[in-house]
Amino acid sequence: MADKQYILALDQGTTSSRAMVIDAAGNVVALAQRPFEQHFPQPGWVEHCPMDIWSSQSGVLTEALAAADLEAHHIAAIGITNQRETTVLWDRETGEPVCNAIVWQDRRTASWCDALRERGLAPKIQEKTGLLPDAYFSASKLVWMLDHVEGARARAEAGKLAFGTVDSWLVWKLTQGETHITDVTNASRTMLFNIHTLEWDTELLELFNVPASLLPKVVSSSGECGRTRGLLDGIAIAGIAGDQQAALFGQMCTRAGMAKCTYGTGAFMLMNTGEKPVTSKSRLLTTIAWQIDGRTEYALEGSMLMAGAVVQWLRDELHLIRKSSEIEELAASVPTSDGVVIVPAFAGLGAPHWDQYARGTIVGLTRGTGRAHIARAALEGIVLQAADVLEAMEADAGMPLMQLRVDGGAAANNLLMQIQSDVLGIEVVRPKNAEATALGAAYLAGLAVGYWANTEAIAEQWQVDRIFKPEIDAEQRKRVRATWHRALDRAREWEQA
Ligand SMILES: Nc1ncnc2c1ncn2[C@@H]1O[C@H](COP(=O)(O)OP(=O)(O)O)[C@@H](O)[C@H]1O
Ligand SMILES: O=P(O)(O)OC[C@H](O)CO
Repeated sequence: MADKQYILALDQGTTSSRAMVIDAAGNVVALAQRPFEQHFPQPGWVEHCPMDIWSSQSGVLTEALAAADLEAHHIAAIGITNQRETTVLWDRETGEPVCNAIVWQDRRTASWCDALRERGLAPKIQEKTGLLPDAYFSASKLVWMLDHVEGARARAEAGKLAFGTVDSWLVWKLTQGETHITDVTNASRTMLFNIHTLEWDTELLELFNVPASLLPKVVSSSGECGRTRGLLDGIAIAGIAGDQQAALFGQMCTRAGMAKCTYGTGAFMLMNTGEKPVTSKSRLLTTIAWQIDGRTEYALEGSMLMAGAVVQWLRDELHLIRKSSEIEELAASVPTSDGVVIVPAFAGLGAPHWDQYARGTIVGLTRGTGRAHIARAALEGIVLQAADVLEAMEADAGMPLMQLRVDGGAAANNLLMQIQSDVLGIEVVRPKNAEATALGAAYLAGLAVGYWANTEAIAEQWQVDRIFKPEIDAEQRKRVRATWHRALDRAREWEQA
């Protein structure tokens, strides 16, 4: 493959960093992946070391290129996609992070967000940012750092610190501190960005007491925005998008009304709403899907804060399985969960419930409950969250969804996808290339440098692997969801503020 050119996609996820070399046909010709350490210093807290994020990401970049026997001149452009909202704060001079990154799942700032609601600010925040006040978003995490890390606020006010989501941090490191940017999709997850004017919102910055000097410049999702220095010198960084928006693009949900759900650490259902930001009346988020050639498109999003991470928990903490993929066989060994329901509210509940104080709950245990029932209930808990989100999405969109495209690590699980179709009552479609997130970032970068001519040329690359159709009737679906809602009531507001 010596003389051909490729796109390099960097996919910095919650649990691992991945790098993929992608060719013009959209094939992944090399992939390298490294997990990195998760820190849980207190109940409800989740942290990453920014240096681990960088070393794992730069490590897989080098590995993927070596695996494909490629050098810098073979790479037409780099596309970056990342876990969103996770907040990094670092020193502009030394490049040293001032503390660990606070991860999107972290709940330490729940009471700060309650205070915003108590002050009646939720409608203003939703109107400007498309978001609902919640510890999930970057703003409260950044404020926490400024208020709790010794000297941070003074250094920030003196212009010495830089804030960024993980995309900003990676670009900063890839350009050796030359470029401090974020793209519109990542900015739209901070709760500091006005999704209508496409600028940092000065009123919110003042309200939250965040110095504007901390903020990165906001760029579009597709367009050259920096060049690598040192490692892989001189390559154009030409595409950036938060991982869920990148997956929406990678799944080619490019027309209004098309939707996808990605099952990774969490699960995220996004529906393209075109150039119109739809304000949700059903407690979904309005978010920027992408900005290409000056044209901004929006999406409605239902964020489920725990999905594949439940499977990881059964593997690492309960030792019920040795590998995530083993859950499918174990769950399939019983026909039902025998009345056991798991509500995966380990990090509170996201859309459409938004309960920061809900906690993970297992109900319906009897003496006959075995490992397999727990495994099956875990899978059911993941997909039942999505049924609540779909209902909200259809209400906001004012039309039923006919089909849901799926991807992400856990979408490989056929049983999970079958139960998903059962509880949604619609077709669930898995594409041949399940790497939608990395593909989306590659497409955004490739479009910017003319590697692909246009979106139409890319759309042909999307191909169906398998379609899952509902196998239960409406009456059964109604019963399953009613039981789920009873369990949900028991998980709500468990933790006391
Ligand atoms: N066959 C499977 N069944 C269920 N869950 C799975 C399966 N394979 C992987 N997972 C889960 O999917 C997640 C990994 O997916 P990935 O898309 O790489 O996540 P992320 O980008 O959030 O790090 C893990 O939480 C893992 O437990
Ligand atoms: O790491 P993932 O793939 O679960 O994605 C995390 C999301 O971006 C959080 O909003």
